[in-house]
Order: sequence, then C-alpha cells, then structure tokens
Amino acid sequence: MAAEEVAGPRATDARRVVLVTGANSGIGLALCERILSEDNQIHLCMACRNMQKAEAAKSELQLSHPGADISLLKIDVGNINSVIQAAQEIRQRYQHVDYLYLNAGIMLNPHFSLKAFLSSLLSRKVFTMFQTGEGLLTQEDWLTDDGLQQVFMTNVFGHFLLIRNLEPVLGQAGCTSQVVWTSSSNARKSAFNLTDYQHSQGQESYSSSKYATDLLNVGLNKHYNSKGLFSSVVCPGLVLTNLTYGIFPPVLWTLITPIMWLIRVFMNSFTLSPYNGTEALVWLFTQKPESLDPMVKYLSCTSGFGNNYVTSCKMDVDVETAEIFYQELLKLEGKMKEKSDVTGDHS
Ligand SMILES: NC(=O)C1=CN([C@@H]2O[C@H](COP(=O)(O)OP(=O)(O)OC[C@H]3O[C@@H](n4cnc5c(N)ncnc54)[C@H](OP(=O)(O)O)[C@@H]3O)[C@@H](O)[C@H]2O)C=CC1
Ligand SMILES: CC(C)CCC[C@@H](C)[C@H]1CC[C@H]2C3=C(CC[C@]12C)[C@@]1(C)CCC(=O)C[C@@H]1CC3
Repeated sequence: MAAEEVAGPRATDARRVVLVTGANSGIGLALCERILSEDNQIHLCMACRNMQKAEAAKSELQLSHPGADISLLKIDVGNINSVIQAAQEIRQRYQHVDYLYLNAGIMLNPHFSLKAFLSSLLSRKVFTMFQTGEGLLTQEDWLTDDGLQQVFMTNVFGHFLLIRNLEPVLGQAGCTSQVVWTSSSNARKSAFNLTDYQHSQGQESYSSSKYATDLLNVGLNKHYNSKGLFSSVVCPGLVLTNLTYGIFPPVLWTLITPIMWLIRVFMNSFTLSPYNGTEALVWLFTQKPESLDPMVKYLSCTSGFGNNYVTSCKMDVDVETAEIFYQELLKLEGKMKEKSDVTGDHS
C-alpha cells in the first residue's frame, strides 16, 4: 500500500504527536482509545505491521472518537529495513514526536510447565509465580532475515533503531519527548546474559528481552536526557490478549476467569483487560517526564473490586551493565549498517 493512502493529514505544530507501535490490538489498541479519551486534540499515529488489521483498528477508534486525528504507519519492528523506512516516513510527516510508545512485542510458541506450576503453588514462591510467571514458561525463538534473534529484534533492537533514526524529531530545545516501553513483570536478570544478549542459547527469550528493555531504558536516559528525550518503563500486569492466547486458547482463559478474579483479590497484577493494563501507560501521558525516576518501573494494578491504580518499583538494574549493554547495541547498529553497505541492501 502506498504511504499516501495510509498517512493522515500532516500534524500541525500545535497538536501533540503520539506514536504507538503494535497499535492494532491488545494493550496498544486500548492505549490508543484511552489516550484519545484523555486528549482528543492529539495527532495519533498507529504504527503497525499489518495494514488490514490497522485499518480495522483505526475504524473502531473513529467510531468511538469521531473527528479524531489518526493516521497509520507501516512498520515491522522485526525487520531493519522496515524500521529505517518507517523512521524516514515519520521524519517527513512530523516536525516533533511528543510521545513514542514502544509497545509492539512477541512471545514465540510459549510452553507452559504444569509441573512447575503445581510445585510453585504449594511453595512460598506462589505470589512471585502469579506476579511474574517465573519458571512457568519456556519459548522458542528463531533468526530474522537480518540474522538476529526474532524476539530480541522485535522487542528490543527494532525499537532501539527506531529511536536512533528518529533523533531529529525527538526532544528538541524546550520541547521534550517521552519514550515509554511496554516491559513486563516477567523481565528477569537471571534470564539475561551480556555475552548472549540476543538469548540465542536459552529458552526464555521473552524474559531476557524484557530485561533488556529495562537496561536500555537506563542507558537511554543517561545518553538522551540532556537532549530532552526521556524514557520510562511500564509493566501492564497479566492481560488477556493475543499474546497470552498463545499460552492457552481463549476458551480456557474464559473458563478460568472466575479463578483469576479471585486471585486478583490478593494479586493486584492481574489486570486482565487491556483497558486496565494500560493504566500506567496512560498515567505517564499526563506526567512531566523530567519528574520521573529513570530507575523505577511503573506498574498498572487492579484491585479486587476492579479499581485501577499505578504503583512503582525499583528496577533490578545496575548502571554499569546498562551502559555496557547500550554500547553493545551501538556496536550492533554499526555492524548491521556496515553489512547493508557491503551488500547494498537498502531496499
Ligand atoms: N499480555 C500481557 O499479559 C502482557 C503483555 N506485555 C507486553 O505488551 C505489549 C503488547 O502486547 P499485547 O497487547 O499483550 O499482545 P498483542 O499480541 O495483542 O499485541 C502485540 C502487538 O504488537 C504487534 N507486533 C508484533 N510483532 C510486530 C512486528 N514485528 N512489527 C510490528 N508490530 C508487531 C502485533 O501486531 P500483529 O497484530 O500484526 O501481530 C500487535 O499489534 C508487548 O510488548 C508485550 O510483551 C507485557 C506484560 C504483560
Ligand atoms: C489459574 C490460573 C490463574 C493459572 C495461570 C497460570 C499461568 C498461565 C499464568 C500465571 C502468571 C501469568 C503471567 C503471564 C502469563 C500467564 C501466567 C504465567 C505473563 C508472563 C504474560 C506475559 C507477561 O509479560 C507477564 C505475565 C506475568 C504473569
């Protein structure tokens, strides 16, 4: 599809530009809906890989928010050329991007361990297990056409490249930009290894990639705050979406919903609906980025009565590791650029 067909009107300087990746379903779509309810004067750019799904999501939003200023952008964050082309398109469309929600994410072929679940259920780890899913899931992963691990590319590096290629429209003098990562309570230090940061060796690529976003958040703040770019990390809790439908089929999730409501009385991380899961993402939209702590994660929470609120918790991240990882990503960016220069692959 030609870019003109999907692009909306050029956003005027007065409108704040909000760009959301993975905006056509789940948490991304609910976020778009809630941000439009918060401020219907924004220009919303829905960045998606599947334009048919994106069109359907846009129509849904325009039904609930007639007159909303929404445009679509094609991006596959799992493909380097697509990210570079999308960034070029964004730079042409907008003078400034105010909010960049890095939400697109995948968990490839998850396997649930019933044995681990039952043994954790009877142990003191039960709360941690329900909050983080620790020890319950393993996943597969494979290589992208660019030769990188798919989960790392999609959840981390594609978004990193997007930021790097959007530098001219992010954070100008007197006009800050806010980057918000949809991370996860499943992010775990022990699943991440600096010497194998793409997680080619293990079976917890999702957990590793989400820990990588937490590290990257710290690195980005260190290198970009002085340029007016601020980064934050959010955990939406457990939300029933296409991602979790890869773990159990929708019908099974529906059957255990009453049990999950019961668990929610003790566990505020069972947000369950995409609407609830976006609470912290929407809260960040209303905050001054300079006032946020780069070392904390913001958590969407839902009480047993179904009330939403936001809490924060310190990230399990040290500044030195974050810096080494940031430098590794810069090196990888250079390597991939060199490779495309040599092969002449600029498609
Ligand atoms: N559900 C949960 O319990 C939790 C989810 N998260 C995170 O929330 C984020 C949103 O996931 P969620 O809403 O749950 O799941 P969904 O599968 O509903 O949404 C994921 C979105 O990302 C898009 N996407 C996936 N791969 C790419 C790609 N290569 N390029 C562009 N877009 C892509 C999907 O597009 P398409 O429709 O084309 O596949 C979809 O729009 C993810 O980062 C996930 O890790 C974090 C914590 C908990
Ligand atoms: C009776 C049921 C509530 C049992 C469900 C057990 C597990 C399938 C879930 C318990 C904690 C969940 C969880 C996730 C997936 C499903 C569980 C493991 C996530 C890993 C999904 C993606 C994330 O980003 C974080 C979630 C943490 C909690």
